[in-house]
Amino acid sequence: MTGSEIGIEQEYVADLYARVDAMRGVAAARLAARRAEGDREAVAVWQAEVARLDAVEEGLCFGRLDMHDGRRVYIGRLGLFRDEGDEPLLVDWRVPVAQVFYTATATAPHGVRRRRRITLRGRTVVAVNDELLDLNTAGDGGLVGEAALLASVTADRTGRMHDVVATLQAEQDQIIRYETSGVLVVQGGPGTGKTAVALHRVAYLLYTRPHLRTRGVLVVGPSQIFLDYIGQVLPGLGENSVVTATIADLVPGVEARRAEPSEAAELKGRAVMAERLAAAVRSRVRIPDEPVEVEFEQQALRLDQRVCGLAVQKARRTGLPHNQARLAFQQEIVDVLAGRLVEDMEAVVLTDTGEAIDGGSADGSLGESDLRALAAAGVVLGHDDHGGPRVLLDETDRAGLRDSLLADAGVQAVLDEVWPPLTPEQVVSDLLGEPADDWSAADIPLLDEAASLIGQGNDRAVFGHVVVDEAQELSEMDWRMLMRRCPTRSMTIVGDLAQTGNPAGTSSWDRVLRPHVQDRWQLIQLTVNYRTPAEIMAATADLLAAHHPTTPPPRSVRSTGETPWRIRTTHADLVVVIADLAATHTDGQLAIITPSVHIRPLAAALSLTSRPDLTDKVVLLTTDQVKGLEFDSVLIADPATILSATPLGHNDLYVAMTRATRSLGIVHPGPPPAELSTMRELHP
Ligand SMILES: Nc1ncnc2c1ncn2[C@@H]1O[C@H](COP(=O)(O)OP(=O)(O)OP(=O)(O)O)[C@@H](O)[C@H]1O
Repeated sequence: MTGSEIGIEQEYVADLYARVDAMRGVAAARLAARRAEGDREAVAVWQAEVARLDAVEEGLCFGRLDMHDGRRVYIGRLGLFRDEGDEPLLVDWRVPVAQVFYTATATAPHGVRRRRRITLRGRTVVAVNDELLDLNTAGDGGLVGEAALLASVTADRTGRMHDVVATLQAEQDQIIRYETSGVLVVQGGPGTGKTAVALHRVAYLLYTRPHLRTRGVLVVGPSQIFLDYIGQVLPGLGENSVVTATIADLVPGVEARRAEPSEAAELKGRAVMAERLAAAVRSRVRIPDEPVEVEFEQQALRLDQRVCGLAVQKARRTGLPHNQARLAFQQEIVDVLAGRLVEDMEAVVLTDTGEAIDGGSADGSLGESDLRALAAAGVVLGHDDHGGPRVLLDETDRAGLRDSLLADAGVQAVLDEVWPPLTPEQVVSDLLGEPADDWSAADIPLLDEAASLIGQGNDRAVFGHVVVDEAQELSEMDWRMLMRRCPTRSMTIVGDLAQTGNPAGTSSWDRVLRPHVQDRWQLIQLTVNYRTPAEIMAATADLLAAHHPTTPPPRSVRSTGETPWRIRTTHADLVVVIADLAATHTDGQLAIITPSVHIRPLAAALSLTSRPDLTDKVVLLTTDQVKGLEFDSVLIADPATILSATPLGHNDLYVAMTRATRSLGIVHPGPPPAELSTMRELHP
């Protein structure tokens, strides 16, 4: 590319930055003014605008389309216009016009003559690369802008994912812009860009469906480490309003600290637990076997089973959750009790000072002297059936009576015996026979289910769109909880059924989704692996064939010429061998992936803390923690234990083996697992 082309683009790009700077100046001034006025709503708006403008600084403009009709369209991170006009200087990548930047090919050019990629370092144009679509042949493997793509996927990893808006591929772009109001499932092998696609789709949806900004978007990921890893992608795309959470974070105030044995986790994850919880809550309502005496203001009231049963039935018919229906039940009973008291009272009249006025007959009729006393006491009089005077308690009096009954500790105790108030913790702990203060991740959806049965947590946030990453890990109970957070069932779900590690996770999208959305879900597959070189994928072939014989491996976009290797050692030497390999490692960032039994000794040998920092040169992680992450190089310690640790250990090993962008080594104490035996063995 000629220097003059770079010069031309430099001039154009400088103009774009000048415009953004001017917009920043305006936004900062408005923000300061609104702050001074104390207008909090407007402050939030302008803060978001300042953040949006800051986010576009890096790589503001990354492409140009020269169309056959002579138009020239610059593509970038936001739309910019010339002063006083609507002629676009820069087109936001999310608008329809920009789509052809990602999808045009020589065989389907969509009016594009030339696609230019502009590479910036800071505000300086360092390269421009052109593709002439009318001269190109289609034999490019389907990749768009291959050079820029390869530069991006081979660059050193930093422990933080970055956006790939400049190099999105056509199959990814199709998913990002996919129009559906239901559930979109993206299934794809390791490194196919599922996370990247999901996050860019969020940015796209927020741009094209502005109502989602107020209704909220939730991104669910498998671990806090993963959420940290992806944490910069959406802000980099100018989106700061998205909520990210792990499944366990969805129940506020409860921390999942306890590790759960896989068999128990599997059982707790089954949908049948919802029925068991519902039955447990239902069974807490107990109609007494015989009439119960209730004492109120020194009067003995009788609560018989029939009255109780009718009140329970009526309360259940409200369809309200347990604790709310309990109030309906109480109201019913108190109405009956109050009715009886009224009957009694009409026979014995009280003054407002609480003294009984004598002389009232059993049918409530009164003598002359009583009437005078009552009038003095301010009691309202009506007439009985024969026209005689009679004491009537008006509605206020009756309501007061019902309130007094409800507030009475003795009455409450009797009512609570029948229909007790419940907490989710109590229900789950009673059902499981486990303590109510030490929860595991598998308990969280049970607590949430119990809360919804009881009627607690109705104030929990719900979202207009929910994205689930590593969605294969969610149990049936997790799905129930998530669906409660997304009443519209507008979702983007990405995952890989060959990577399921959670024994309660899924091996079928249909099985987990159908109960919630019937057939309102669509599946799109991703097939190209942008992360893992062909050599590493070849090393996983036996493992994949043994456990997922019908799953085709994704096709790697590149090969490195570097063959993965394995080293045999002993159990006693494992830590030392790994530590030596880590000490001599020079090829970028290294992740050591190990079963949790080796974490402590390895952390000690490598002088690492137990909480991994993904930006370290060497990172030590368990198979659980490594989901969704990637590194330049990966060293796996003790694959046999990974395979045997859980029923889905083979999937965990597959995940571990597919994390590297460059090199993979495996250290196995004793003979290698059969699935790895054909890997090249090193004899150091
Ligand atoms: N179009 C693209 N341009 C540049 N890099 C890309 C592109 N698509 C994906 N990548 C990169 O490939 C890597 C793998 O992507 P990502 O993590 O989204 O894959 P994944 O399918 O979620 O993987 P896994 O299931 O193994 O966790 C990331 O570094 C991502 O940035």
